[in-house]
Amino acid sequence: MSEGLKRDYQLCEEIGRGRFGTVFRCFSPESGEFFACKSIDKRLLLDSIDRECLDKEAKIMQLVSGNPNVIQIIDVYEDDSYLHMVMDLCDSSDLYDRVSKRIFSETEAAAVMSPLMEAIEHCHRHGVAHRDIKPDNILFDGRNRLKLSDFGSADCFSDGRSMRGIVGTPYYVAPEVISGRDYNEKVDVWSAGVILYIMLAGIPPFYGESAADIFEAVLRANLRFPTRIFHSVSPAAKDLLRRMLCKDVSRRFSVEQVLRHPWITSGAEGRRDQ
Ligand SMILES: Nc1ncnc2c1ncn2[C@@H]1O[C@H](COP(=O)(O)OP(=O)(O)OP(=O)(O)O)[C@@H](O)[C@H]1O
Repeated sequence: MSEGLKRDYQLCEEIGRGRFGTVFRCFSPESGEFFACKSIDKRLLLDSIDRECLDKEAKIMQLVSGNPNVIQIIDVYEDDSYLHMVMDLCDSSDLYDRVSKRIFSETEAAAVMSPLMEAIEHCHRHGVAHRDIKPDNILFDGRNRLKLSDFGSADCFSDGRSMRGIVGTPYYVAPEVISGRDYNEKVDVWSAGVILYIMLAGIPPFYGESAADIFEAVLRANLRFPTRIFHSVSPAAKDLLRRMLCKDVSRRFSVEQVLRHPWITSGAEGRRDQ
């Protein structure tokens, strides 16, 4: 364990594992607060690309810090074997667990979408596209406050620079990413639209048995609202979904337009809340 980390924090139990690292709960005697410490074993980094990705993740997290709905990086420590990133502790169930259990009312879905879109707007304002918006990366802290996390696939797009490269997760990835064209930050709006659909319907909008089938369905982008599921969903929610899951990027809403949509500004008040 790095000397600096040992000096500043007490490491507690393991709370998760990823490809390169282990996440521990840790305690800061100075602030009296608990945090999460992601410790990356540098021996597991296979090549310089892995190393660059990791450096980029830490830099981008620092760039987008300062928003209550984006996970904050508090400290970074590095020694020969490990990179440790101390960040906000999110010890409530994540959105993946929550959407796996049940369908959300519109008010509940809006209570997730507002802070999520605020977090994405903050990133876009700082020239950062997350590029892997999905329920597993939407965490909640002990006070149930949403925190957008995992900037491992994020990239910078400022100065009008577009992005390339296939990143993301099949159900959530935008069609222009799959088709291999240059793309912009609106890929995050698409992915957030997929999340909104799943929260309201309990199923993804573009479905397939294999990754290849899912990609084909996403490329077709044939958005449907089956009556059996959507009969009680408001026209405003469907309108927002159409504008977020729009294949034509120039017509797809920006994050600012999503935040101004009546379904978001009204908090989906009075809709399917039985
Ligand atoms: N800030 C946090 N607070 C609480 N738990 C966390 C936090 N960050 C991550 N975790 C937990 O640790 C697990 C591993 O996280 P990590 O970011 O290392 O990997 P991952 O994103 O799940 O996967 P990979 O990076 O390998 O694609 C997560 O699944 C989550 O359960």
